[in-house]
Amino acid sequence: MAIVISNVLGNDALATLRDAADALDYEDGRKTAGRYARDVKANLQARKSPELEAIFEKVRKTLDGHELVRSVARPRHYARMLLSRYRGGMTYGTHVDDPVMNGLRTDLSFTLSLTDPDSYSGGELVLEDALEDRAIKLQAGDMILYSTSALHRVEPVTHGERVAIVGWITSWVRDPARRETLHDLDVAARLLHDATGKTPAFDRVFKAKANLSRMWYDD
Ligand SMILES: O=C(O)CCC(=O)C(=O)O
Ligand SMILES: [Fe+2]
Repeated sequence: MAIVISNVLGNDALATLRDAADALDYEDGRKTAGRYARDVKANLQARKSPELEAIFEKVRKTLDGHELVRSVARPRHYARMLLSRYRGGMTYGTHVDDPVMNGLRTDLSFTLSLTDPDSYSGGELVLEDALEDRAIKLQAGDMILYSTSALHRVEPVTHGERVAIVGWITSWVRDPARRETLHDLDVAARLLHDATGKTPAFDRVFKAKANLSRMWYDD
């Protein structure tokens, strides 16, 4: 399941992160690419620094505090984050992300856009599957969460600049179907509670969700 979540960053947070991103040093993105992805990766990413860590810490806090992100992804660890820039024809051709990063399994990938889509041309994130390619161009502050199992690419940026924070999440629930079931039950429980309050029906749905979580969460 892929989902776009709007306004993960509000205007103030966005402006602060954008300024912080502009002040950083950048290096060749191939440094963190896997063996085969290296051949198709042509972008820049922020060099490690305490300032970059502070940005990532802010993002982690924001994601951990976001109810929909928590419900869809059930983050256990953030295996890696990168701050990437594309300009002047930069691109990231079709690839699959590494299944393990820093010793942690990667279940979900995300892109959190720091730039307005009108300010650059190209740069769509394209999710490829057997039936169709889906091209996504996010609003600044929006985020897409998608399965790390998917082939994907970033189209060349032909004008302007695309800046994004990309990251990989280890979920408490590794199986996407189980994750989706728990998310559906979160939504169902909330709708039921909003409609009729804490009824016996709500208690049963909430109990089922809690017990499935106990069964399915990794040890
Ligand atoms: O920038 C994006 O939207 C995705 C980048 C990507 O695929 C990667 O860094 O592995
Ligand atoms: Fe990727």
